[in-house]
Amino acid sequence: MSTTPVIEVRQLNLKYGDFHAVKDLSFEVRSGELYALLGTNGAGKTSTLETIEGHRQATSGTVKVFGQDPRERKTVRPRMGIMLQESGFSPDLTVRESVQIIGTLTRREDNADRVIDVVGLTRKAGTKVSQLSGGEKRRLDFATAVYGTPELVFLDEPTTGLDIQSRDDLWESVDRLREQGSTVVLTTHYLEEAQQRADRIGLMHRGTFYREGTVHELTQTLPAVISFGLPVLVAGLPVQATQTGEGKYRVQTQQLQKDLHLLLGWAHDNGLDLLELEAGPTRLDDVFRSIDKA
Ligand SMILES: Nc1ncnc2c1ncn2[C@@H]1O[C@H](COP(=O)(O)OP(=O)(O)OP(=O)(O)O)[C@@H](O)[C@H]1O
Repeated sequence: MSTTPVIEVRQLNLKYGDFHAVKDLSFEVRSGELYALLGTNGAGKTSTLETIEGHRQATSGTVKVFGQDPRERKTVRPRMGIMLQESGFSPDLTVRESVQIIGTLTRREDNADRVIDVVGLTRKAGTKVSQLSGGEKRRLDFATAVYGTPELVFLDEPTTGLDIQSRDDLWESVDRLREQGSTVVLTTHYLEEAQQRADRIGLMHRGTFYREGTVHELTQTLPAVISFGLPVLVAGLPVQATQTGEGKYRVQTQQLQKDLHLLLGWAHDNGLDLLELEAGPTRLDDVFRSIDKA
């Protein structure tokens, strides 16, 4: 694995007139990583990605992709596969014609039918784009990332509008790209997908990072939660809990296993059923929710 980062962003600033959309943002994406750029609405993710993709000029700071300026389109562009939220394929073209155009535009080598097979559109290869369902269009968008197995793949909300089976298929294809060495940059509002798949996460808020790190690094700062209900009013809970409703309790803890063990032992000793018991570590959702309180 190369030690030169695939993406290097240093002190990036982006301004729209007087509005400062991205402020002194610095991060890097290493070869082979799946890096998720997440954030609140208007945080600056799209602006940042557009700069990395070579579509937007930085107001100040530097952005390098494969050690080069991403606006060097001839050398950098063929090495990147970009799955946008809307690829804008012509509605009159068939799936196969659209995929062939990806090859022409990106100047990457591949076989259109192979790509159509990977994205699960073989039965629709001769169908016009205008006649595809929303999910099928999304699969066609994904072809832009798959074609020619690019070294760097951008996936912008890749699973929006896909049913669960299609999501699993897409992630399986992403896994295959990664096995072949592709580096992946992901944006998504499905936080559980980022939680499961990202090696590292940059969580943006108001133009800068609120947090950056592995899922573990992001979530370990917040307590885990145990919630349960009790059928009768009982005194002497073995752990500190807050009441969230009639007979409902919530425990916030930095020692999930220990407190859960105490609680289960106590319930057993007292012959009590803990209703709707849920226990789990902090999730990325909780880190997001903590942003507004920061
Ligand atoms: N062309 C533009 N002119 C003026 N302001 C803009 C322009 N494009 C984006 N902005 C502003 O810059 C900020 C960052 O926008 P950006 O689209 O990068 O955010 P985002 O993180 O992708 O948001 P979302 O999750 O809502 O899509 C927003 O406040 C947005 O209103």
